[in-house]
Amino acid sequence: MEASQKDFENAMNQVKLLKKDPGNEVKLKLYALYKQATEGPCNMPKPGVFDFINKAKWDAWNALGSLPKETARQNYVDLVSSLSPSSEASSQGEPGVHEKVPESEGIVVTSEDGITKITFNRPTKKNAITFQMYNQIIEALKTASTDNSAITVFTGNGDYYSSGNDLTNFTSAAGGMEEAAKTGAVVLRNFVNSFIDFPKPLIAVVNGPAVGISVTLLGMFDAVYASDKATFHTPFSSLGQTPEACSSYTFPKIMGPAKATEMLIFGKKLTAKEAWAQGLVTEVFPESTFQQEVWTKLKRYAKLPPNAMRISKELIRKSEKEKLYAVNAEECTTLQSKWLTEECINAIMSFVSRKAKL
Ligand SMILES: CCCCC/C=C/C(=O)SCCNC(=O)CCNC(=O)[C@H](O)C(C)(C)COP(=O)(O)OP(=O)(O)OC[C@H]1O[C@@H](n2cnc3c(N)ncnc32)[C@H](O)[C@@H]1OP(=O)(O)O
Repeated sequence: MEASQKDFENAMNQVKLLKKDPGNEVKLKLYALYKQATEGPCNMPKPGVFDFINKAKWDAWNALGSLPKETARQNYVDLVSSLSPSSEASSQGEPGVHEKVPESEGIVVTSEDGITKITFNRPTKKNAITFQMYNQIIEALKTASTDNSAITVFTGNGDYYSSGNDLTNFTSAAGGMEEAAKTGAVVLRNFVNSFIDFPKPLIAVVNGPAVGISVTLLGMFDAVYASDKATFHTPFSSLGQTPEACSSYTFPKIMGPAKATEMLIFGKKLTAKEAWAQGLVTEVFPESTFQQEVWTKLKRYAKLPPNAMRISKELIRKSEKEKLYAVNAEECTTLQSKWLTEECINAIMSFVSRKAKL
């Protein structure tokens, strides 16, 4: 039996109520079937090659050829019912310390026991960082620098710490690549400056794999605790990109230029133990006791006199500040031009179109 107009409308409403993002591939299929069901075969001019999102939509719709409207309507209804709430519920992840954190918020900030905790909270996207999240973090750090907490901690919800910059930040930006690269460079510069300026002890609780900027930023942290299932990967060259977050300066200083080269230029992925041996990680814990051991330790540290901690941090970091601002500015200018190169655009496109993974 064919789907009625009413079934089709119900399915459209159901899509809006989905709790879990069904992913880009499914969303493109839904878009194409919707357009075919309502307008028939693709009737739009083909978008330009840099208009990534509209080009992907056009390709998906055009691929349906002359599929009849009624069949497209039925296929749309079938696809939506396969995404029903019962199948969603079963894939919400394991219960655990993070289970109450709502997925819809990219960043969650809590304050308890003298600790401000900033959690990357997009577990279904491996905590990839969107433009919005960069700005939320800048605000969270501003607030944390003057709140009652003694220390500030970053961690990730789910199996990843963070997969780094959300690679769709550029493909989904309005106004074309040049505009997006300009915006990206400004966001990045402000974001990294807010770490350079942060006055209290800043700690990373690296609960799982870390990629890209979530790794390079660790050079700005005062202590880094990692689960033994964490890995540290900066695949900048294969993305046609260059290092950021002052890592072109902090990494050679932390681990020596030869080891920094292996990570930042050749993209060598480190285990937690290797990252510890190279001085990037303070201590590694077995996954089974990681959360308990780390939070017990941090609660103890957060009881130390906050002013003494703040002033000690200032003494340790003060002489570097001007250098770090300058390095940050240069890295951002370099990246702004790299983001417009063919090497980089091809790498991002092949991730977005699912042809390549790290
Ligand atoms: C404006 C400031 C810019 C600062 C400059 C920063 C640079 C960087 O951070 S460079 C590093 C960028 N990150 C990456 O290149 C990682 C890309 N991701 C991957 O290679 C893989 O997703 C993975 C190895 C991290 C995980 O692989 P797997 O376990 O197979 O999981 P999936 O690939 O299926 O991922 C699930 C889901 O999450 C989406 N996703 C993961 N990472 C990102 C990301 N960085 N950007 C955007 N989306 C990401 C992935 O697409 C999947 O989504 P759906 O297909 O919709 O389920």
